[in-house]
Amino acid sequence: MAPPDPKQKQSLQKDKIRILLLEGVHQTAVDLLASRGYTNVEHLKTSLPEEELIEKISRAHFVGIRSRTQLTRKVLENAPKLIAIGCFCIGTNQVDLKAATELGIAVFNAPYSNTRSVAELIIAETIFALRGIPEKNTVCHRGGWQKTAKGSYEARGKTLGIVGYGAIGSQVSVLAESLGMRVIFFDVITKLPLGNASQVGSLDELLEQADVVSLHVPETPSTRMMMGPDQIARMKPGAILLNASRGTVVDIEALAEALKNGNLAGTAIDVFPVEPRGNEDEFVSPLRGLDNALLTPHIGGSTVEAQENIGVEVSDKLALYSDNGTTTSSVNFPEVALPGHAGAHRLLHIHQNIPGVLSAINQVFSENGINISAQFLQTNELVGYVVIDVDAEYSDLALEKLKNVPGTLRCRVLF
Ligand SMILES: NC(=O)C1=CN([C@@H]2O[C@H](COP(=O)(O)OP(=O)(O)OC[C@H]3O[C@@H](n4cnc5c(N)ncnc54)[C@H](O)[C@@H]3O)[C@@H](O)[C@H]2O)C=CC1
Ligand SMILES: O=C(O)C(=O)COP(=O)(O)O
Repeated sequence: MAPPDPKQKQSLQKDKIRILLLEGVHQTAVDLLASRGYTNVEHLKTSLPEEELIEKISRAHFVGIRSRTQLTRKVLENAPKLIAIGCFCIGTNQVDLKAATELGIAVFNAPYSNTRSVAELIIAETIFALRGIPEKNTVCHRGGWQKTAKGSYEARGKTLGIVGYGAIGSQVSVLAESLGMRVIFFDVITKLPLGNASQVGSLDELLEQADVVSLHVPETPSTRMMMGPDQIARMKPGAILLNASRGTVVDIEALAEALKNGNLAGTAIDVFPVEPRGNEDEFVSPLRGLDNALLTPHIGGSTVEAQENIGVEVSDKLALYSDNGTTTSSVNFPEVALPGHAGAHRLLHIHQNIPGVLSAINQVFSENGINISAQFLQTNELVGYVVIDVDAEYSDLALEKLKNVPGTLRCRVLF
């Protein structure tokens, strides 16, 4: 499918700007958008099957999703009006970022708002798994009584191995140390250890030492199936595996096998290779029915505090980008923090980062005698983003000319 037609006029009244929010994004997002004049919001509770998603996104100027909605190249190529995507979560692996960038669509997320929620859940799961609580709880529900100290351990003095020492992993580290755990971590980047934690040189080294292994890496080609049968077999006998990162990081069949044959004592899994689209759909997993597996429905970041904050944070980024073109903290766009543009019309030009585009843009202004009152430019590997403030009387002419600059992806005017 062809890239979007840059000739299409994209400057719109706020009530004409269509915003599609999926997956039960918190009401704070709707409220914030309304307070900024954006009232044309469709707010749905679940993700959508691809066909329905394409139908709705084809009319949307902004879309808000969480971790479930897959914004593939095919979907994005069917979104000619789309200006930006808000991921109301941390992970952006569900978006084809390259496609979004090549199509001139900015992507934003909430990199920190739910990190504490995940870290707290991991600490609770560590204690529960070390005490065999998932199994004991199930036995009680069946009318049994498993009062025994066998296989039940304190967290104090045990070794926690954290894979991925980022925003979440490092918070888990601090909380675990306050319980008296020894913390080791593995990361592809050399990280400053917090407290008494220490970085190890390889995943294998971590797996051989840790009583509890907790995964906090993003979904990337390098983390896909990083816990396969060999890595699971390398864990200490009776160790525990926790995963609240992404379902593709662990070979779930190999994990189920290790739990059945007793190589691992327990697990707590929050994320799965395939997750239901909404609360009405059935959850299917080889881990179902295993008493030593604590299963949660991808709720690591689902606390009232986190969701309220994420709703505000991401919708604020979308509104700011729509209002004045600011792209601060965008995950795929050159970052430009822009001042207001009172009195001037602001042209936003997103183009392929190829030689000659900038001089062609500047030519538009020099050849037509249009005075530039402010100009901002930032580029990344794929795209360039130029913002130009001009006198109101010239913006229509400049917009028309800019749309014809070869390499243009999107161009709009704000006033
Ligand atoms: N279960 C849930 O509800 C939630 C899950 N998440 C998941 O947790 C992930 C981590 O979140 P943050 O800590 O905020 O991310 P982050 O980006 O702050 O940290 C990730 C760390 O993993 C490291 N890393 C990347 N590739 C690696 C590899 N191959 N081996 C070892 N280390 C590697 C990075 O260098 C970085 O230090 C997110 O990407 C998301 O997928 C995040 C929030 C909620
Ligand atoms: O923040 C993340 O990356 C998460 O995994 C949380 O996803 P969710 O918003 O709960 O679908």
